[in-house]
Amino acid sequence: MTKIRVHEYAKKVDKPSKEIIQQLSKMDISVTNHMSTLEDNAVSKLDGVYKKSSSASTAPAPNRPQNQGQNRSQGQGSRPAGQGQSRPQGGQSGSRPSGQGQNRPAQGQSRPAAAPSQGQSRSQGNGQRPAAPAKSGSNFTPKAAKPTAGPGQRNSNRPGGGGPGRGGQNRNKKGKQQRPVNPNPMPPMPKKEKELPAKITFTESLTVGELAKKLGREPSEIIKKLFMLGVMATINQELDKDAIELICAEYEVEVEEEILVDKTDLEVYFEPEDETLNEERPPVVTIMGHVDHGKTTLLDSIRHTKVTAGEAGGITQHIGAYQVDEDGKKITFLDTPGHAAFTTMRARGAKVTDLAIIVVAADDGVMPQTVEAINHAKAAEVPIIIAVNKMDKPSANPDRVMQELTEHGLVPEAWGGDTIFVPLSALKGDGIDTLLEMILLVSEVGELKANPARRAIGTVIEAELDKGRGSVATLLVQDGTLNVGDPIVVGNTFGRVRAMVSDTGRRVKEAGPSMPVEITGLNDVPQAGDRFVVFEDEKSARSVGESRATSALQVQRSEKTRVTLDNLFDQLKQGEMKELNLIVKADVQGAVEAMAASLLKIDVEGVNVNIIHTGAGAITESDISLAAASNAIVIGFNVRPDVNAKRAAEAEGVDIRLHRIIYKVIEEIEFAMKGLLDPEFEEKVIGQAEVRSTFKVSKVGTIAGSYVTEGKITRDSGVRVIREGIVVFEGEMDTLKRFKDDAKEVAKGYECGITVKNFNDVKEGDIIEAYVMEEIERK
Ligand SMILES: Nc1nc2c(ncn2[C@@H]2O[C@H](COP(=O)(O)OP(=O)(O)OP(=O)(O)O)[C@@H](O)[C@H]2O)c(=O)[nH]1
Repeated sequence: MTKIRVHEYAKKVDKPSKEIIQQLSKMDISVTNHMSTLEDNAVSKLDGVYKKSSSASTAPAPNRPQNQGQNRSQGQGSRPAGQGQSRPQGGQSGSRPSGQGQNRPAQGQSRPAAAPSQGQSRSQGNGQRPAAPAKSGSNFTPKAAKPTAGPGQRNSNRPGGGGPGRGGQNRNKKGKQQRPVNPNPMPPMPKKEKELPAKITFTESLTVGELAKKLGREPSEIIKKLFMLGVMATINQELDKDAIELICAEYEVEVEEEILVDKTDLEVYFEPEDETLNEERPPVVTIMGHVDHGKTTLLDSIRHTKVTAGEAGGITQHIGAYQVDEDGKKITFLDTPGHAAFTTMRARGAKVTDLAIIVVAADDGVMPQTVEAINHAKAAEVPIIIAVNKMDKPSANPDRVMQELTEHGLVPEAWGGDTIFVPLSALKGDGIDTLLEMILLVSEVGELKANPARRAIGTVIEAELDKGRGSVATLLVQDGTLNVGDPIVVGNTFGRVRAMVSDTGRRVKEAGPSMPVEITGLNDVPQAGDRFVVFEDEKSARSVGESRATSALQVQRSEKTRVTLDNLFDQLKQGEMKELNLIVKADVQGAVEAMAASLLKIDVEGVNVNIIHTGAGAITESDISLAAASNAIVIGFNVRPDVNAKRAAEAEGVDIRLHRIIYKVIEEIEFAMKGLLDPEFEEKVIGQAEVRSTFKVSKVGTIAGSYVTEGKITRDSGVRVIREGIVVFEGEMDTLKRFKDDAKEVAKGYECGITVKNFNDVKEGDIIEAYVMEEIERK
């Protein structure tokens, strides 16, 4: 019944999670990371790939011994023609790391020049050369040319041989199988000039010269061998893995590719290790919900009823997260205001929350931020529990809450769905126990595990610079155990854990999985959502930390790979995207719905429009962080981003498209999807002024006495009047004055009088936004 996760599956088939994820994406099955659970059909599709190859890898083994060495050469030329057709398709992978087997160029004696593209066929040996080209769209793309000739030619100059007719085919197999199975497989080569190495290693590629040196052979000899394989190469030509393997197989030298692991990539350390050592760990819970629905009260209530009262120090500290005990089991609550942390962390690729509790006040029902919270939780793929709060109020109407949430796909168990609803009163403390029980129940299903014995890894919950203590960071240990004195890299900074303080304000020496602790000892302040990894010694921590800091500086503000309408088509073309995520904001709910419906109707082959969030009102920072986390484009219809949202969008590289005409929105998105976006002009907002007072002057109209708050306002700019985030008018500037004089432009920090053509309804508090149309170059 429990679903298998990507990394569990990877473990099962003894492959890296990364490979499984890549395989899934080839199959159009999207998963977020190695922790994602796999649906049954995904598992069976994967089984189709991996089970087959693993069974095939064992099959040919028995043939090997008698084919080794003595049977080589010769035979290829005389291989019975019939053998070619029946090569079993699964056999290619053998025990090699996946992907390699398929890339092998075919070596059949009658192989046409196009052989390399026929992938798969190398491996397997046994001469069962496929009659038809392999289907798998081979990846064999050597940097140099490809071997084209068959083994017949290749081996004609080899000594020994004389094996049975099919012997020649076995060569291939040998080349492949020797490596993993037998570390020292070489029979003596009769015509040896120099002792060949037992094994050579390489990273990525080698030139002919380098390979010759490694093998202790003259480059000319290698070039000759390549020539016999149909590859014309020069001494400096780079050989790819397959070509290197072929040559090494010729010499019967084992070859191994050393995969360089980027030590500075902290994600590498988050790959699951030996899972047999894993133990159950507490769930990490985030509470979200609409303003005033009782998040803080609920968090406080849980903390007060549950944090062991006898604990010395009591609740003295607030560190952004705390743990409670329920039934002898711990639960970790992230105590971050709103869901900001939730999204910023996710935007930075960190998944810390195992479960989201969405608080809905029973007397108020589902509100915009409730929906937002639901969408955030859904996008992060975490289970949701609904806490129906304020049940003590006479006006409480839990049925209404259930009804409204059903519309958002959260159907209570009582109504046949699978969402847990817990009625409670955060104020009175009623129902808190049930809520905690439910949390444990849901997390049991999630099988949350970690290995306390490994070096700690985790995520920064919050961090700040403290005057007395320096950099102070609250960390959530996600796996392993963090100890005082551990050398640690946190985001782009590093240090040694000097002191650790628990959520109850006590000094602790160690922190196990799911435990939040505040640490000091870092040499800089990391950011919320940064990953941390403990290293074996301070030297490695320092070198990784320093090189991360350096590369972060370089990357800073350089190219962003977020989707924008401008690069959408390119990304689609490159197959990086199959879904276009959109967030739709409009001035009124009706417009939101109309727009969402029209956007969903856009039909461009191969791309799905996926609306992850909609809402009425101005574009907020939270919209931007959701967009950043989900690589979405934000569409604003008759609304504007507020100042924070604008800043966030700039920082995160989120594309916001603002429109006033529905069909323009649709057209723009559709054109972008088709790569037809007409680019010549783009609107550029040059400044904003706030209307501080208004004067009515006959014949002139309403003059808006304004103060330029951002950029500048120019006489020839287009203007937009914005009232509470909503565009109430768009048109042209009529006059722009500084005192009594006409002004060409008025800069930030100055007052001015503005009249807008054909619009006299300017009110105090309105924002006048000035923009110009600028020609832009499309990439
Ligand atoms: N009657 C009643 N009032 C509650 C309950 N829970 C919270 N409140 C009240 O609702 C108000 C808002 O509660 P908060 O906990 O501050 O709500 P919040 O969701 O954290 O609000 P923000 O921090 O502004 O987002 C407070 O006045 C609480 O006393 C409850 O169970 N019953």
